[in-house]
Amino acid sequence: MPIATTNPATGQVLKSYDPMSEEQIDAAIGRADLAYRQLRGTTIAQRGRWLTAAAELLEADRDETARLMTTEMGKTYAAAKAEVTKCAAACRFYAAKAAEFLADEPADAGAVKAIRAFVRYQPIGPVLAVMPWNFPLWQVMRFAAPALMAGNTGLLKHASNVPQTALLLEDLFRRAGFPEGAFTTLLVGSAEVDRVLSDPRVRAATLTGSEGAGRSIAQIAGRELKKTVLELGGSDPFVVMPSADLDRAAEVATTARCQNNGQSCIAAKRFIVHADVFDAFAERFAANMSALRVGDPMDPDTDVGPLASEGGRDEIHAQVRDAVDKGATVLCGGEPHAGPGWFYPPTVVTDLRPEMRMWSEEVFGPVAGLYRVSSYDEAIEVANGTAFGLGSNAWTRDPAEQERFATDLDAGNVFVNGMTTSYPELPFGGVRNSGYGRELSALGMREFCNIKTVWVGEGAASAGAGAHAE
Ligand SMILES: O=CCCC(=O)O
Repeated sequence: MPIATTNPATGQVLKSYDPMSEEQIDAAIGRADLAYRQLRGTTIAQRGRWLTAAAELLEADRDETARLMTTEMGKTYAAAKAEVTKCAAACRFYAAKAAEFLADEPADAGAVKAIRAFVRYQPIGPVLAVMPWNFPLWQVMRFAAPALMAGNTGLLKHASNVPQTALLLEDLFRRAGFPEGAFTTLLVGSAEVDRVLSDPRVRAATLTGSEGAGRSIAQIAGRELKKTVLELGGSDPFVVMPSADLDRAAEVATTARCQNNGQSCIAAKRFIVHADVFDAFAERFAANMSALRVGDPMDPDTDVGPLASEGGRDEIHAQVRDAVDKGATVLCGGEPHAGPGWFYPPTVVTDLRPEMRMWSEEVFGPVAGLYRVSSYDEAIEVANGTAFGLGSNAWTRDPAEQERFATDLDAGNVFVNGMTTSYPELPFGGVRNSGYGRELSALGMREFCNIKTVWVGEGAASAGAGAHAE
C-alpha cells in the first residue's frame, strides 16, 4: 500500500511520500533510544508540563487538525473535532495523574521478612506503536500520553493512508517541548515492522488493528521476547431485553453503529433483540438508520461520510451480498452509492444464519445485523458466539439482569444502558481474538513499565543470608 493521502470523499490522491530508507529507520531508532535515556532522567512534573503544552497546542490547532483527518480518512468534520478535543483531555488526564499512577506502592514488609518492600514503576525504553487509520489521532494519543509520562519514547508506524496525521503527531510532541526523538513517526510499510521490532533498542510494541496484524506482531514479539499490547477487532453485541427503554435503545444503537462512518472497533455491530420487543425495536432502528444523511464529511449536516477506502467499501458490500444470497433480509440500505467517493448507506440486515459471513466476521462500516432471540440465555449465547470479545452493550431496566450481563458477557467492556466508549479514566481492551493487555487508566500506563519489586533487609548482621534465601 503506498504511503499517501487519498481523499475518500473524492478518490483523489492528494499527497504521497517515499518510505524511509534502512539508514533513516536505524537513525530514528537511535534517536528514540537516546531520548529514552534523557527522558527517564526528567521529573514527572517536567514531562507533565510538556504534555500539558501538547494539550494546549491540540486545542489551539483543533480545526486545522480535524480538517486534515477528515481529508485523510473521511470521518465527519464534527467527529474529527471531537477526537482532537478528546486527545487534549487525555493529555491533561495523564499529566495530572502520572505521579499517582507511578508512585511507589508499599507492600507488607513483615510478611516478606523485610524492613521495607515496595513496587516501583519504571520506564522500559522505546516502544513501537503500530496504529490504524480509523481514529488517527486518538488511537496514537492513548498510547503516547501515558508512555511519554512514564518516561518511555514512542516510534509510530501509522496506517499508510494517514501519513500527514502521523507527521503532525511527531511535530506536536516536538513543539510541546519533548526532547528530539521522544516521539518519532516512521514512514514505512508493514514489511518494516519486523526489522524495527527486532532491533534490540526497541523494547515493546502496542498494536491496534486487525486480528491478522495482531498475530503477526505477536509472532515477532514472541521470537524477540518483547512485551505487546494488542487491541484487535470486535463484533460487539448490543442486546435489547423486554424491559429496555426502546426509543433510547434504538437511538443509541444508531449512533453506536454509525459513529465514525461505522468504522470503530467498539461500534455495536450485532443487535440481539428479545422476541417480545423485536418488531418494535426493528422498526425504530431501521427508521433511524434510514434517516441518517450520507454525504460530504465536511458538511455540518452530514451524519455519515465515506468509508476510508474503496477496498473497505467493497468488503462490507460483499458481506451484505453474501448474507442476502444465503437468505437474509435487508430492512434498509444495502447498495453502495454511485459516483465518486466510497459511500455506503446505513444498512440493517436481519434473518441472519451461522453460515453467513456477517454472523461471525467483523463488519467495518455502517451495516447492522439484527438477531431475534427468545430468552436471556439465548441472547448470551448469540452475544458470545463469535471469536471476538472487545466491547458489549446490554439494554435492560431489570437490576438482576444488569448484574447477570456484567458477568456473562465475554468481553473486555460491558456497557449497560449506554454506548461503549473509551475514557482515559477506564481500562480499555479485549479478550479472546480481540487481543490482550489494557490501554488507558493506570493499567494502560503500567503495561509499558518495569514493575519492579524492591525488598530491603536490615543488612547482613541482623537479616542474614538465611532470611533472604527463604
Ligand atoms: O476503534 C476502536 C477505538 C474506539 C475508541 O477508542 O473510541
